[in-house]
Amino acid sequence: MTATQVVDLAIIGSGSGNSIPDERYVDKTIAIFEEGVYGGTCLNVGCIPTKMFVYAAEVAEIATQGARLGVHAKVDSVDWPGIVERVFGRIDPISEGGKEYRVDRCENITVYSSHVEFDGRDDDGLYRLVTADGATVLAREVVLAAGSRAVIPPVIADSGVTYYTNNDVMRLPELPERLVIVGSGYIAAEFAHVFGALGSKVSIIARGPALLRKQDADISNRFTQVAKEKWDVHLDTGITGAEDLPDGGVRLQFDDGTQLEADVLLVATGRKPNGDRLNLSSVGIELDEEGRVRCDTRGRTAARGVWTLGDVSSPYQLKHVANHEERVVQANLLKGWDADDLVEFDHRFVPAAVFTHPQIASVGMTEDEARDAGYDITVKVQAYGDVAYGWAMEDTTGFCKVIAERGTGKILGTHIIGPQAPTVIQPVIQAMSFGQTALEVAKGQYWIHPAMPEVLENALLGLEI
Ligand SMILES: Cc1cc2nc3c(=O)[nH]c(=O)nc-3n(C[C@H](O)[C@H](O)[C@H](O)COP(=O)(O)OP(=O)(O)OC[C@H]3O[C@@H](n4cnc5c(N)ncnc54)[C@H](O)[C@@H]3O)c2cc1C
Ligand SMILES: NC(=O)c1ccc[n+]([C@@H]2O[C@H](COP(=O)([O-])OP(=O)(O)OC[C@H]3O[C@@H](n4cnc5c(N)ncnc54)[C@H](O)[C@@H]3O)[C@@H](O)[C@H]2O)c1
Repeated sequence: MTATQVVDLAIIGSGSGNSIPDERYVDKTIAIFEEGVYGGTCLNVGCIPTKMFVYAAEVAEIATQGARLGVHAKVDSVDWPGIVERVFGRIDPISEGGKEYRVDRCENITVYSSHVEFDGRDDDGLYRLVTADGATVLAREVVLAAGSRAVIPPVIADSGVTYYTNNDVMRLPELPERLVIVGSGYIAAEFAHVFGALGSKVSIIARGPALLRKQDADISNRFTQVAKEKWDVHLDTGITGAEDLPDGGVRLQFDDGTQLEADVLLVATGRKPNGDRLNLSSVGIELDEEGRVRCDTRGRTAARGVWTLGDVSSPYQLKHVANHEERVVQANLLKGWDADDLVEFDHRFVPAAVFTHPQIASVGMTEDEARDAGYDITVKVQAYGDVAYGWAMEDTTGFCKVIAERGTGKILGTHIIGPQAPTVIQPVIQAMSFGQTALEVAKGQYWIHPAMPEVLENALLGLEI
């Protein structure tokens, strides 16, 4: 397509951005730009496929733990290609269907399957967007929903070694015997669980003294302890070199002089917002120190008519946050740039979960953050093993930690490691969002006995407010 199209709205990125045009937008002409697979990270290479693998891993993990309950079971074999086929046999058609719907059934929408960048504004003030395959689109308003991409440390990128990221590791043709993961955050923890439980020997290379270091220190320490019992964990380890081996596989060299060989190398060292690939300076938009597009609480950038949402600008690289920001921008676009009732992003109590084993969930401040913020705090750590469902599971590692303000009972943070943590934590997210105190939540409702959330109930009751 070479002719210049003029549109009311251009959306860069088909992840959360694709949800903007609903029935209220049928009268607007819209261009959606997507350089990769339609539907973005969460659907294709993020939350959804990873959790489908995690569930299979969970089944395998639980089978191997049955003995302590008197159920002797083992995993006979893992059909990795079958799992890959099941996951992507489900996901790929959703992506294709989503694109087909926009291309074939939305008359007001044109999809450009190409990289796009800004090229300033024309004489009428319209934003000029130029695609890598030569199309030009002039847009009255633009939404940046361009997401983020994996960061590859130079020592690996420059070495020429063969490596994988979340983009391709889930499509490996076979389960690697030995997997080495560089990084010790969310993605490392989730894939260590997936590959470890399904049968790979997993090594994790962490540059710091613990895994998941952004978590509350007690959670990070407990997870590191559990991880060391089942995976080959290298802490405080820097990588000084990396190379492919002649007969397949890779070798990493470390700063203590040791080295490690593996069949597959997975890099999981953080994600960088894609705002640096949009030529934003041509329209006067700046990135902050972290590389995110700067915006106000309504999703407006410095360029009038250019809005932003999700990983490209958000302080949270999480799908539920990207979805929330999408709904805010979607509403604000309809109200108009200068409307005095624009909706604001709500980043007050953003929860997150790590779907590893044991599962981890958190909301609010860590204990250290609460202390640093000057709160007079009370903290209760309640072990899963001390409530009825935890007894049933013979759980020995899980706990729920609640941090509240002494005197008021205001809940400042909650951090859980253990079975179903992302589900168990939900009442606290609700309580914090609606301003309920620890005792109101604990005592103002029934807690089903003997269900898992009793671990949270007991943690709340145990606070010395
Ligand atoms: C392995 C993994 C697991 C995850 N698991 C979870 C989870 O369990 N829970 C959770 O909450 N979050 C999870 N996340 C994070 C979540 O996926 C992201 O926060 C979310 O998908 C971001 O959505 P977005 O719409 O901002 O960007 P994206 O979905 O990334 O969409 C951006 C799109 O823009 C396109 N694009 C970028 N630049 C251009 C350009 N110049 N021209 C054209 N197209 C462009 C990209 O190709 C991409 O498709 C996970 C992430 C990863 C990597
Ligand atoms: N369940 C979920 O919600 C989920 C799952 C996966 C990813 N995500 C999102 O995606 C983001 C990216 O995930 P991630 O695990 O890549 O990032 P992360 O920020 O969670 O962890 C990055 C890790 O890489 C390490 N690291 C950074 N630079 C390094 C270097 N040069 N050498 C060695 N180690 C280095 C860090 O110390 C850290 O351990 C997450 O922050 C999260 O927001 C969410």
